[in-house]
Amino acid sequence: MKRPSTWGKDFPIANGERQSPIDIVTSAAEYDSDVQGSNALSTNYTPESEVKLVNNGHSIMCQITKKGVLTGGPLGKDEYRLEQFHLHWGAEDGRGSEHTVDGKMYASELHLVHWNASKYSSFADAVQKPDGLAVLGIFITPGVACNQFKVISDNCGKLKTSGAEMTVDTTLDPTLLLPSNTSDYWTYLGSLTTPPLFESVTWIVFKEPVEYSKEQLLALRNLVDSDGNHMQDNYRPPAALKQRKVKKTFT
Ligand SMILES: NS(=O)(=O)c1cc(F)ccc1F
Ligand SMILES: [Zn+2]
Repeated sequence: MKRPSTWGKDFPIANGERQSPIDIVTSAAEYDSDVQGSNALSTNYTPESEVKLVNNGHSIMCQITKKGVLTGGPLGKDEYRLEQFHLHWGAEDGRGSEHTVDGKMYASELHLVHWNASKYSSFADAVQKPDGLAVLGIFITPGVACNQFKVISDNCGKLKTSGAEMTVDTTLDPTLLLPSNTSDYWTYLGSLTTPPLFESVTWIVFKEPVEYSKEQLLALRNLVDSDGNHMQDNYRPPAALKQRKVKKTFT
């Protein structure tokens, strides 16, 4: 987003100890063997029977109504329920992701947002708790079209104002938005990347990017908010790692 440098005034936590995104320095990430095997990360999503798209002023978001869950990996015994997914992207292919890998920025980053349904009663209750949220970060790179993303890229242009919503009568399986390899990821404790920047997110960032076509990326770049400003470049630059360690599940 355009004004991350001003966020510190209204949200002092912007300079906190566990802010996101970060630059993932691959050589410094520590291999963590106990997120393998029996407690490997696992998604159990139910396909949405209709797609609820929302222009929330700074991104395009799909509100989830089914009760899909994410478990395992760094999440211990808790079940995290899928709440929504949204994206961050740039005006051109060379920028747009929030996390970077050894300084490399991808064209876009998809976030699947989950809340800890084993411990809390709702997303709103969980959003401020240190173990409240888990977000899957998927890097997007230009290439072949992602068929499951077509329902969003074909319709997001109709959401011309902030707050605009629409329901598309088609099924969507969030599992098909994930990369084929969901075993290899980095994970660390961080925050929301937009205000209020709550430090409540266990981040899981997949190593393997997913491809979207040029047209699908252009559909995102053509999105405007109610002031007619493009939403593109709605990514926060990397925050300081401070005393954190990034874990990885692969050698
Ligand atoms: N970009 S994010 O996944 O950290 C995020 C998720 C939310 F639900 C709310 C605000 C956010 F910034
Ligand atoms: Zn996000």
